[in-house]
Parts: sequence; C-alpha cells; structure tokens
Amino acid sequence: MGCTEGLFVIGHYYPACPEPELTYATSNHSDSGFLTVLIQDHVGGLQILHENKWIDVPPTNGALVVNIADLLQLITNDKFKSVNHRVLAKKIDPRTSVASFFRTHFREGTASTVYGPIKELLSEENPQIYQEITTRDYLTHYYNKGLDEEGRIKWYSHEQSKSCNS
Ligand SMILES: O=C(O)CCC(=O)C(=O)O
Ligand SMILES: [Fe+2]
Repeated sequence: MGCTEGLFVIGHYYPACPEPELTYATSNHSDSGFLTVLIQDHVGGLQILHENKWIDVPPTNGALVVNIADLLQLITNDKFKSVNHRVLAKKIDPRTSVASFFRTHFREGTASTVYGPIKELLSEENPQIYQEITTRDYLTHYYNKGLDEEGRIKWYSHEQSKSCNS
C-alpha cells in the first residue's frame, strides 16, 4: 500500500516566544499521512485533542509519540481515528522535535495512486464512509484547507461529497 514509501523526516526548532499566549508553535491539525512517529525534547508543549479537551503529552525521556494520521483513518474506514494536535509556544526555552511522517506524496508515478477504505473492513454494519481518491486530489484538498480548519477528513466522505464538490 506504500505506507512506508513516502517517509519524510522534519526537524522542528521553535524559538522561545516573548508572548506565548498570543500564538501557537504549531496550530491545531491532524497529519496527512498514515502514521507519524515523533520525538520531542524536555520542553514540552505538545497537546492532543481528546473528547473536546486539550491534553498535554508530557515529554518522557526516550519515548516516541505515535500519531494516527488522516490517511490511516480513511483506509481503515474510521477503525483508527486520526488525532488533532497542536504545540503551545513557550516563553523561556526553545523547543526541538523530530517528526517522521509515514505518508504518501506527490511524486512521479504516485500522484494517480488511488486510496480508499480497505474492502475487507467493510460490511453492512460498517458501510463505506470515504470515497476512493487519488493521492493528487487527497493532498490538494489537505493543503488547501490549511491548519486549524475543521472537517478536513470529513471532506473525503461520501456524505460530504454529495453536499460539497469544491
Ligand atoms: O513539534 C511537535 O511536537 C509536533 C509537530 C507536528 O505536529 C507536525 O510536524 O506535524
Ligand atoms: Fe502534526
């Protein structure tokens, strides 16, 4: 399925911020790929959205954080749900983190790859939620929506496509 072919690693450096209450180091979003494996330093600031509340993910020496991302939600037809997360800005210390994104991406030969819910997971009780979509269309929508916008993953569903084709 190519889940590991688009491995992309980003090192983040967030400078200390004089007025952290006015901004975020990274705004609310879910990741685009299948899984993200993240290591953060001792400064902290990562939060996940759980039952409509922001929960701290405290830094733990040597621990990796694994985030489920939108494309895994799509191919598992909601068996695994992606997690919204954000990073708070910090006044005193700069923060570093390294994220490894297991994802699909635009590349010669992969732009027209089609992703959709895994057929074996579908049944009468678990009908298909998401439509099949090419990497190109999936990522175009993901990046057009931008961070901090509601309903990115919903847009790929059948329900949404009936009411909104943009
Ligand atoms: O820096 C972090 O802890 C998270 C970064 C992040 O969410 C991302 O790069 O998608
Ligand atoms: Fe992220």
